[in-house]
Amino acid sequence: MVKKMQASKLIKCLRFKKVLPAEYEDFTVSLLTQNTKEVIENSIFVAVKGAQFDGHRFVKEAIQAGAKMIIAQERVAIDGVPVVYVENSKRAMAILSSHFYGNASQALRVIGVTGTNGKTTVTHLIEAIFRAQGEETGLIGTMYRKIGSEIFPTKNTTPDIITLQRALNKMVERHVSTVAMEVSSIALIQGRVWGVDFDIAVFTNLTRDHLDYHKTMANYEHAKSLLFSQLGNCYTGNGDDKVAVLNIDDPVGRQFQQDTAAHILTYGIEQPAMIRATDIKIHSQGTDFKLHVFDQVWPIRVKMIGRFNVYNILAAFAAAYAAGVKSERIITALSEFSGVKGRMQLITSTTGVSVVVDYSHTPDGLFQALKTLDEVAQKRVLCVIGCGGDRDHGKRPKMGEIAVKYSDLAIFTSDNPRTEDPEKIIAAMLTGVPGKSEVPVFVKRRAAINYAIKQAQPGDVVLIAGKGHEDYQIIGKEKRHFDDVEEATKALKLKEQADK
Ligand SMILES: CC(=O)N[C@H]1[C@@H](OP(=O)(O)OP(=O)(O)OC[C@H]2O[C@@H](n3ccc(=O)[nH]c3=O)[C@H](O)[C@@H]2O)O[C@H](CO)[C@@H](O)[C@@H]1O[C@H](C)C(=O)N[C@@H](C)C(=O)N[C@H](CCC(=O)O)C(=O)O
Ligand SMILES: Nc1ncnc2c1ncn2[C@@H]1O[C@H](COP(=O)(O)OP(=O)(O)OP(=O)(O)O)[C@@H](O)[C@H]1O
Ligand SMILES: N[C@H](CCC[C@H](N)C(=O)O)C(=O)O
Ligand SMILES: [Mg+2]
Repeated sequence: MVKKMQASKLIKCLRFKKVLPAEYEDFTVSLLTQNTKEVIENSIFVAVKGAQFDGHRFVKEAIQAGAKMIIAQERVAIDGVPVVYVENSKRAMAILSSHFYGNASQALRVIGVTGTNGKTTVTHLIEAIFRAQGEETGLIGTMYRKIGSEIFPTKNTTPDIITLQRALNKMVERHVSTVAMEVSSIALIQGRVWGVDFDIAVFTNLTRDHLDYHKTMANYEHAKSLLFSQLGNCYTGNGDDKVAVLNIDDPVGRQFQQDTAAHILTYGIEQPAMIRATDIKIHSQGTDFKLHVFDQVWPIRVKMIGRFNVYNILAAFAAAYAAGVKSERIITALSEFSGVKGRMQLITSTTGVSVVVDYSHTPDGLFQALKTLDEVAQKRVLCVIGCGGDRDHGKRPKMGEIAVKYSDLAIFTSDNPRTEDPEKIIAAMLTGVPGKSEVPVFVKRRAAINYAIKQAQPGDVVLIAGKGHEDYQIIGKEKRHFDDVEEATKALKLKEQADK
C-alpha cells in the first residue's frame, strides 16, 4: 500500500533542489508519474528527457490533467504550480519513487539477473526454486511481470523506474518474499534500477547484441557491470550480505570480480568454479550432469536440453544457494522444472518430424540452439530464421552465417521487421553467407515455416528461431497476431493429413 504523503514531506528526500516558488499550497500526493497520460488530480509529474520526447514539453498538459507539482531539470515556463528543479529528473524520480512506494525493495529479497542470453530462463528457474520452498514469489522480465501466479503485461524487460517501484510495492503488499528480476543493459545505463536494493546479482554471459544502442562491446560490458558495481558495499556479518553470482567461464564474468565489493559465488563448466558441472550428457529428453558444490557432488537430471541450459541451471542454483536454500531442495526443484515457453519448446507430431520454437535472436543464442539440436536430432536440422528490424544491424550477417553453417537447411525469413524493409534485412543476413543463392528465402514467416515443415523428413528437427513466446509480429508500426507454435502446429497437422 502507498502511504498518503504530503508533497512537501516527499520532496525532502531530494537533497539538492530549488523549489520555485518556495512557498506553495501543500497537498496529499495521489500519484507520482512521468507520463502525462497517467496524470490524475494531485499528481506529481516528473519531466524526463527521453530518446523520442522531452517530458518538459508536456508540463502544461500535465497541469491541465491535475498535476500539482512538477519535477524538472530544465526551466519550464509555468505559473501557479510549484516546480522542483533538480540536477537530473530521472535520478530525482528514482529517489522520489523509492520513498513514495515505501522502499519496497528493502523488504524483499531481490535477485537481479543480467547478461546477453539466459535472463528469462534463469529468472524462471529461480522463481520455481523459491516457489517450491513454499514462498510467494515475484518475477519481472521480458514476458511479463508476475506476482504468485498472477500475470501482468509489460512493455520492457526491465520497466521504467516508477512502474518498477510500483510493482515492488505491490509485491510487498501481496507478501512476496523473493523477486527474480531481469536487468537489461539498457535499463542499467538508463538508471531504471537506481534505488533498487538488490541482494543477489547474477551474470549469465556477454556476447554480441544491442550494439545499435550501446555502439561498442566495451560500452555494453560497462552497462552490465553496473549491476555488480552498484551492489551493496558494506558487510553486515549476519549472513545476509550481498552476493555476486558470476559465470567465470566468460571473461567478462571474471572481469566483474574486480567491479564488485560483494561476496562472490562463481559458477562454470570449464574453469574451477565454486559451483560447477562436469560429465554433461545431452539427450533428447533432457540433460544429465554432475553438480559440484564446493567439495560435494550430486548427479542431476534436468528436463531442459543443451549445454547452455546447464549454465542457466548453475546460475539459478548459485542464486538460491547464496540465499541459503539447501542444495538438495534446490536440486529437487530444478529436476522438476519443465522449461520456459518459447525456449527450446518442443512440438512433436506423428510424422516423425519435430519442431523446436526458440527465442534465439542473437548470434550466440542461435549457435547454442543449433549446436544442441545437432546433438539430439536423429537426422537433419532445418532452421527458419529472421532478424529483427530497428535493432543491431551487425547481428544480421553473423546470424545468417551461423544458420547456414550449423544447420542442414537454413530458410531465411522475417522476424519483427518493424519500420525496416524486410527484404533489406534478409539481404543483410545473406551477406554473411558464402553461396547465398542457395538459401531459400520467404519474406512471409508463415510461408517459411510451412516450407520448412514440408521439406522435413522423419527424424528431422525444424528449429524456428527468434520469436519464442512472442504472439505477434511487428510490421511497420502495426502489431499483428502471429505465433510460431500455432503456425508450426498447423503445418504439422497438414503434413500428418498428407501422410495418411
Ligand atoms: C530507447 C529506449 O530505451 N526507450 C525507452 C525510454 O523511452 P524514451 O526515452 O524514448 O521516452 P520517450 O518516449 O522519449 O518519452 C520521454 C518522456 O516523455 C513522457 N511523455 C511522452 C509522450 C507523452 O505524450 N507524454 C509524456 O509524458 C514519457 O512518459 C517519458 O517520461 O524509456 C521508456 C520508459 O522507461 C521505455 O519504455 C522505452 O523503451 C522502449 C519502448 C524500447 O523499445 N526499449 C528497448 C530498446 C529496451 O529498453 N529494451 C530493453 C532490453 C530488452 C531485452 O534485451 O530483453 C528492455 O529492458 O526492455
Ligand atoms: N546461457 C545461455 N547462453 C547462450 N545462449 C542462451 C543461454 N540461455 C538461453 N540462450 C539462448 O538465448 C535465447 C533467449 O533466452 P532467454 O530468453 O532466457 O534470454 P534473455 O537473456 O532473457 O533474452 P532477452 O534479452 O531477449 O530477454 C534462448 O532461446 C536460447 O536460444
Ligand atoms: N529484447 C530483444 C528481443 C528481440 C526479439 C526479436 N524477435 C526481435 O524482435 O528482434 C530486443 O528487443 O532487442
Ligand atoms: Mg529476457
